[in-house]
Amino acid sequence: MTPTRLAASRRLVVKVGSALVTNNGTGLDLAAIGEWARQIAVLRKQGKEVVLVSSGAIACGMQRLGWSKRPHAVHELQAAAAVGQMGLAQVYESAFAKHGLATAQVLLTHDDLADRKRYLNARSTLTTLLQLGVVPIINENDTVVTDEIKFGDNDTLGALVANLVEAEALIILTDQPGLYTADPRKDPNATLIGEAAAGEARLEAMAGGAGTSIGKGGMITKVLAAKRAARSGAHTAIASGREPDVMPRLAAGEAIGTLLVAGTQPLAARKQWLADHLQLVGKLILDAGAVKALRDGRSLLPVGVKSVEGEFERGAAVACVTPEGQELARGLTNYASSETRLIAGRSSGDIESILGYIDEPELIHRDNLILLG
Ligand SMILES: Nc1ncnc2c1ncn2[C@@H]1O[C@H](COP(=O)(O)OP(=O)(O)O)[C@@H](O)[C@H]1O
Ligand SMILES: N[C@@H](CCC(=O)OP(=O)(O)O)C(=O)O
Repeated sequence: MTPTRLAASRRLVVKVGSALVTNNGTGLDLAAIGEWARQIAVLRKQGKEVVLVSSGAIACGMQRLGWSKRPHAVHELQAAAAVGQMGLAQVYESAFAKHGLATAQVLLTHDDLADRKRYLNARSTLTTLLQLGVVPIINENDTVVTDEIKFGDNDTLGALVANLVEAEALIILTDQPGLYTADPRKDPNATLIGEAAAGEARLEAMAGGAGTSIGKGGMITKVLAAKRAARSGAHTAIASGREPDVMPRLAAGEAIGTLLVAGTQPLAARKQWLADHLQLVGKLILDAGAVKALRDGRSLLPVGVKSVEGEFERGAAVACVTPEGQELARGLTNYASSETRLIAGRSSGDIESILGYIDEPELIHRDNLILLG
């Protein structure tokens, strides 16, 4: 075991599954939720940033509607989720308020994260919430998803959120102590995996589906989520949500449950992803000051842009070119080409008066920039 791995994490995504949140289907488990809020407050006091991904809306809605059996019809599940999400939000809000923490409800779909512009919007909202000291509480937006765009489970959503906010750790809390060599509900000889590399093929063979009718994903989606989180450099821990002080202990580097280790660092992984996925749709011609700023590892501000070529939307990939015409960097722009033309050469303090609004003070944030050569 490598105790320092999760201990180095400054930003964590914690996912709690339906089986846990709803106390095996008997309504929301207020005591457990209160306990996680307390643990997250401890992490915040240590200067760590936490995003919570919580399931449980459907199960909570079923209880509020007096349904004892989970419906099969998608529209009924969606209705139950809409009712139950109110309950979840209420309970989390009051649990965190006891520790002086504000919460924010964020409902996402797969589509939101596949679309570059909405991806950037979700990313800036979440990072702003974290900077404000708020705890974002995320669930799938069950009201609008259809089969094709459904995450199918919140483990995948947790991994996508870890990618989105470049978390160093994804903590998946469930009703089992971790990943076993086989489903422990079915195989009494199954043993706990302490640590493995995320993405190892043998893990997928060990993991089965959900053990109860309450959860949806089971262990297989957790193993796949770890593989996905590892792509942006996040390690994944799978552990029991009932283990005392599980979050602060994991975040201090203690070996609890299963640790699935990522091979790369978050920022390096994100830049690799950017390098592999960028299709350039425009060009920004920089002045000498901006060239120097980028070479020093800083963000690109509108003031350093002399001219703009091409038509593009917010979130598009553009080339950053020196006054001599040499491609210096590539990155994702925060403003569309029409807006960039208006703010080029101007100070970031003028963006709001020119455009009528401000997204970010940077035209391209350094995290979204890759220097070439
Ligand atoms: N290899 C395995 N190790 C541990 N649990 C497993 C494994 N394979 C399948 N499971 C089942 O996965 C369940 C957890 O998934 P799920 O019910 O979807 O929970 P959650 O709501 O927390 O996502 C466990 O209760 C267990 O029965
Ligand atoms: N988004 C839905 C379902 C998500 C779900 O079941 O996920 P999980 O129990 O974590 O496998 C809800 O809140 O009920």
